[in-house]
Amino acid sequence: MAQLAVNVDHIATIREARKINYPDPVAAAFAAETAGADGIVVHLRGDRRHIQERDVRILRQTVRTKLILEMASTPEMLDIAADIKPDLVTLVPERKEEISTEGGLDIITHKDAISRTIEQLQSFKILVSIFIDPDLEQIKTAKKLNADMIEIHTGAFCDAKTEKEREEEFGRIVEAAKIAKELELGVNAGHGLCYHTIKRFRGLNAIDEFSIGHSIVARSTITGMEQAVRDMVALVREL
Ligand SMILES: CC(=O)[C@@H](O)[C@H](O)COP(=O)(O)O
Ligand SMILES: NCC(=O)COP(=O)(O)O
Repeated sequence: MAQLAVNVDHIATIREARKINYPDPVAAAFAAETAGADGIVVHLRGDRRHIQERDVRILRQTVRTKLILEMASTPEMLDIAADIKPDLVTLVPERKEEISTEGGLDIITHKDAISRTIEQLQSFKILVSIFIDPDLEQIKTAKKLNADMIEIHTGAFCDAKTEKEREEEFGRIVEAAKIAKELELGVNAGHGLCYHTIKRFRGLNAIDEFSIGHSIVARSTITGMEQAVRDMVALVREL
């Protein structure tokens, strides 16, 4: 049965809009777990546009399921991960100018640096996932670099403008998940998924966990966080 990890970044986006102390992503994470979330995701960005180090430190104490830290492969983030020890680190690309994550991490180009980061994280007993495009060479490289799992970037599928394009992108995700499973990698998926696009994954049991944030936080502004997460949990459990 597929699992759901809830990303609470954009609760922090609302807070940082006024640089005050509410809404608190820690409270949102509690509500998400109460509603059945299987994990909590936070992306601690170098520019601290939303999640702050304080959030990650408190979440380490309060999260009852599993704490997933998304981070760029930098010395600063490595030190923070080594100190806080999330259950899982997902290595993601980061550009200061980006509105949100734009693509998967290119681990073929950066394989030496990424390999060192993976080794160091695993030496701290932290599981490592790599956020990559549904690209077979990237997936094979993730296996070669000894990653524990991958997270397939679902952005191109979610942003597709035509049915044809959407089905092509979905086909890439299915193929990528199949290959990753054959390579005995854990297979997660995320970015841009919403209450409509998640339904397309019905019957595809190669994905272990979906990481979803923005669409849940958006719905929570109308229904409340617990209900928004319950609604997404119900859809993910039906897949
Ligand atoms: C890696 C990914 O797709 C998302 O977790 C995203 O990074 C969330 O953070 P932003 O919305 O700040 O990009
Ligand atoms: N890695 C994807 C994630 O954590 C949430 O992405 P989004 O649903 O906020 O686009």
